[in-house]
Amino acid sequence: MASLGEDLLGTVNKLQDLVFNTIGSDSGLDLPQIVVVGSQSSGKSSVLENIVGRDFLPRGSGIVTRRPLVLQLINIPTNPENGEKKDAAERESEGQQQEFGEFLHQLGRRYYDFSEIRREIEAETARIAGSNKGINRSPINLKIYSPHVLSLTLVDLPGLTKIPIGDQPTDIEKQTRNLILEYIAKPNSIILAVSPANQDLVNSEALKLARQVDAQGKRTIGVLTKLDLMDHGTNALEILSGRVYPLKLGFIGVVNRSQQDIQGNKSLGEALKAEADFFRYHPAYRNMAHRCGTQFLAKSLNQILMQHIRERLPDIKARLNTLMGQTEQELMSYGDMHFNGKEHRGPLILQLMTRFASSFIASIDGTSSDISTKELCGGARIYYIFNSVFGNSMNAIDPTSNLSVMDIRTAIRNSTGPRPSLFVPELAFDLLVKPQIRLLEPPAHRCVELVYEELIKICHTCGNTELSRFPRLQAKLIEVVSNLLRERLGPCSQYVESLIAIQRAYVNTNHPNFLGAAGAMSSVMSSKQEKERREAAMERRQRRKVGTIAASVAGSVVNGEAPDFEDAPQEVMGHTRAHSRSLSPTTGLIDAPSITSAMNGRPSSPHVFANSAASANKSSDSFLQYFFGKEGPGQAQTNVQVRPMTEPAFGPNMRRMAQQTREIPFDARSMVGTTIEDEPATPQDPAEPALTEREQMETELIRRLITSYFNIVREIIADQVPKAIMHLLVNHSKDVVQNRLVTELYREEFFHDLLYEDDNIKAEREKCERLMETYRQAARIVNDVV
Ligand SMILES: Nc1nc2c(ncn2[C@@H]2O[C@H](COP(=O)(O)OP(=O)(O)OP(=O)(O)O)[C@@H](O)[C@H]2O)c(=O)[nH]1
Repeated sequence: MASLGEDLLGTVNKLQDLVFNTIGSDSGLDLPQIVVVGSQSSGKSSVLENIVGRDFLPRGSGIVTRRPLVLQLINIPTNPENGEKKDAAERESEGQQQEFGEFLHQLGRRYYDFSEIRREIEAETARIAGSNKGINRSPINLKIYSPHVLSLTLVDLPGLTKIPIGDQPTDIEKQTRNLILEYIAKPNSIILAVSPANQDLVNSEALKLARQVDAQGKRTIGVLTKLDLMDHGTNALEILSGRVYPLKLGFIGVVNRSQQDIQGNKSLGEALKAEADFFRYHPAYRNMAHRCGTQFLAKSLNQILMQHIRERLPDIKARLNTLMGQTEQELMSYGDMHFNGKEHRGPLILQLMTRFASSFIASIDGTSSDISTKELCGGARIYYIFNSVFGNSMNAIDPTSNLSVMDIRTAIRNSTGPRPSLFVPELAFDLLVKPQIRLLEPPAHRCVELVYEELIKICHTCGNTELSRFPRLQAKLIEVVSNLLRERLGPCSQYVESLIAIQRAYVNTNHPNFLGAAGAMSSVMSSKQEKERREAAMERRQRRKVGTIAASVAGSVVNGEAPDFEDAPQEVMGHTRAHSRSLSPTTGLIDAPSITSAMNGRPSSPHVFANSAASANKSSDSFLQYFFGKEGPGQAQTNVQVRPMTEPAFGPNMRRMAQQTREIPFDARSMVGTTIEDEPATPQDPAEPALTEREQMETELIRRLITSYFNIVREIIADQVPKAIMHLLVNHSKDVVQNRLVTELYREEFFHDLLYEDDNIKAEREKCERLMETYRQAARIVNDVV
């Protein structure tokens, strides 16, 4: 029965087989092994051959070992117990030798002739590492089955060389050193540091390297070769007894065959016997002969390895568990493999579709699990488009910047026709404001486009690793959702366009927030008054300076100041002075409260014009004079005064009347909450004749009316467009996406094509599956022993 130790080593060998056979050396699972290191020609290959008891390693001058050789020695008892061993027994009975070697790269081919093994190692080395003297890190795996070996796993590495020879690369030493360090740095490696006894131990490259990775010498075992070549009168007793160099696992001395022995075909059996005799009869070593020589080395290595495996097994188990967890997670990202059969194609497609649709919806709703923290995405980006991009571009529109004073004057003149006008022409306002509303179209369209683009972007990011396995399905899903979005783009754009068209269709000057003619007039007057007040104050200051202010003159100037007018209706106040002076198109800023307070003194009736005209008898002359020009108040005044107080401000009758009188109804309420921006001075075209005072007044009035009305429409459109987009494009797409995907793609005849698996991902997934299976097996193997 195999000992516990044999079981352990068998376990590691099985693991090693498993790992190398299925994954290769980059398995992530570092298994216990003995790594042989030493400088070139220190005797590494000789030690290995001695341990195996057979000649099988390449020999020659210079660097011979150029690829790592992972050598698994497997002890097989002579008593046949299983098929393999029975074969061996059969072969023996047929006169063949029982021992054989097998390479991983030629699985199934057994080498009974060990010189053929040597040739194969040479050929395989040349195949990968080339025929020059370069080295390669990819290992050669060789198993040797023999009843004469103790189970061991050894790795032979290229020897350290200081000076490149022949066509060796100049950095050969560095390359070799790195390769050796890569193997011996693994905590599961036992370092077999080979040093020739005929050189000073302080120069041993093997020990220097070992110390780099195992400073305390816990897993380094020293081997002293060439004890027979030491100078006469010297010996290595001090080293072998551990007094020169501290290594926990100690030093073991060996004597291999010399070059001469090899050339003389001295058999290994003879060599081992000669070695045993050397120690038994050597005056210095005979007392410790039982702790010297190849056989003792092999036994020690076996025990050390066993012990090492026992210590490392819990770590290996833990590592296996970690690797299994990681691989399982990776496998899961490829989807549920239970859905792989033909009968599962439908459910699989349905599942992938549903996930895609849910991910699309979640991205919009902001409930997606992998929300980016780097940039705005999905629903948040849509909000950003509405709020910032669209909102700002709407606010940035100047309602009248494209209308020059002359444009407005021409519109006024055209809308007046052949008759002289009495009131501020409403038709001119109507004519001018409608095209201005069109200014809202480009930002609204852009908003639709931006949201559409964002939705397209979202649908491109809805996939996951599982879906990327099926590139055709993914492309189709994106295509169907893109089509759906494109279909909605037209109706949504049209709707948004019609929202603006609706606003142009009917200009509701009766809107509660509309400034109205009275408001506009009041604001123009207030601006003018403010300006005059400033001018008067300045004039007064100047007069004070020169000190020539006459009392009567001073009094009249003071009377022109604002406090005197506080109780009078605003428009009247303005006109009492405005009629005799020229009105500058430049106006001061009028804030809402000041307008409100100005209007507070006025009746709340919508027909303020008539009311104020009637109540402010004293000042109406000048006011009407201004409005009616040279013709005087005659007909128009009569019209205004007969207008019934109870009639709706902008009803059909009123409209007719307004048309007749070319007058815009005044509405005090429209003042409340309306901000009137300061209008910039309109540069006068030198080619055009200068505007009359009345024209200036009228154009300014129209400009203010347009701005006021435009602001109302702008507010409505800014509110409506995002709602329309959400309803017609975003929410609709969310609602129908799942249905649309199913209707378009869930068809038996598409399944095969849709589930075409990407070759690269398939290879990755299969590799992952193999890895997982290997780890599972490895875990079973490890669990069997521990
Ligand atoms: N006399 C004597 N010669 C030895 C001993 N060990 C190795 N040699 C000789 O030293 C030479 C080099 O031995 P190898 O075993 O090839 O050394 P190596 O370290 O494997 O060499 P590389 O793989 O080329 O780095 C050979 O000619 C061996 O015969 C020993 O203990 N005694």
